[in-house]
Amino acid sequence: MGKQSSNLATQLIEGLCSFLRRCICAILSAGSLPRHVAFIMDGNRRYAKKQGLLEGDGHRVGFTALMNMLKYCYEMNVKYVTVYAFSIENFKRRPDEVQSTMQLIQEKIESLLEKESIVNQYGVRVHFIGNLKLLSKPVRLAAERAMNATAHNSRAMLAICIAYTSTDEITNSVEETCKEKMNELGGNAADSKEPLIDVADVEKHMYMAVAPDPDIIIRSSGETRLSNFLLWQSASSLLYTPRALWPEIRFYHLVRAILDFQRNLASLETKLKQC
Ligand SMILES: CC(C)=CCC/C(C)=C/CC/C(C)=C/COP(=O)(O)OP(=O)(O)O
Repeated sequence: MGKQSSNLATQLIEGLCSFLRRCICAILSAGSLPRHVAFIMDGNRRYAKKQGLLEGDGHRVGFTALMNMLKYCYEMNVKYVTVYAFSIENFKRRPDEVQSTMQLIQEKIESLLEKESIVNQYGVRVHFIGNLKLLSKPVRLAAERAMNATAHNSRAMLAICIAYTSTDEITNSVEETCKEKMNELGGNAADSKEPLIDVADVEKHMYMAVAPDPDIIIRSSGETRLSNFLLWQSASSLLYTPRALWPEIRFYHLVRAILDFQRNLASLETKLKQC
């Protein structure tokens, strides 16, 4: 009886929260909504330390926070979400830490394919973005399975940056562009008077060519650096850096970021009119 009434109370609270979120969404929809929001999920280990948890448990709570945030974004019709899950620099951490984070990531990739996951609820196509050759075989295979299984989804997109840094993405793209041009022009490349490469050529080979540039980048834990994340794509992105550690991130942080984005857009439009 006690358990039944507590389940009912939980359902009522969840229903009320979902209703309030829909009301806030309707209000925010009066202005422009972002198409693409990207997240730097910083502060998981600090959260574990603060709460007296094991280091890896910070990342577990962080994954739950990510699932909630994806739900809020897709409810708001934000079509593209990108997350920085593991940078190439992160491979320099203690080997046992890298291994346990990778194990968790593999487990969570597999959970994304379960019937009741956010990915299936919202028809999300998943892309893994980065130098996937650097991943261990089980993680790479899990990532490939997830990309194949969701390839037909088109309502929303989730880009998971893993074994990623922007400088690696740009270098790889320039290399691919050069190879393409050499194939096209052969021995005549050196004699050409025209520029051989333009911005569109390089952009086409970026791992992130699957999505438009992010409108907003949210970095948790109050850090105001981009840490080699989407450097090419962030020229016009709004950066929002709440003090909350990633596992503490909530719906109101997203609302605040969208309000800042709308204010910023309004002042940009005024400036353009004055030009
Ligand atoms: C499938 C999928 C998307 C899984 C994601 C799981 C997850 C939450 C990974 C975060 C990994 C990471 C290195 C976060 C940065 O916090 P930190 O470890 O650097 O913590 P700190 O900033 O406190 O040092």
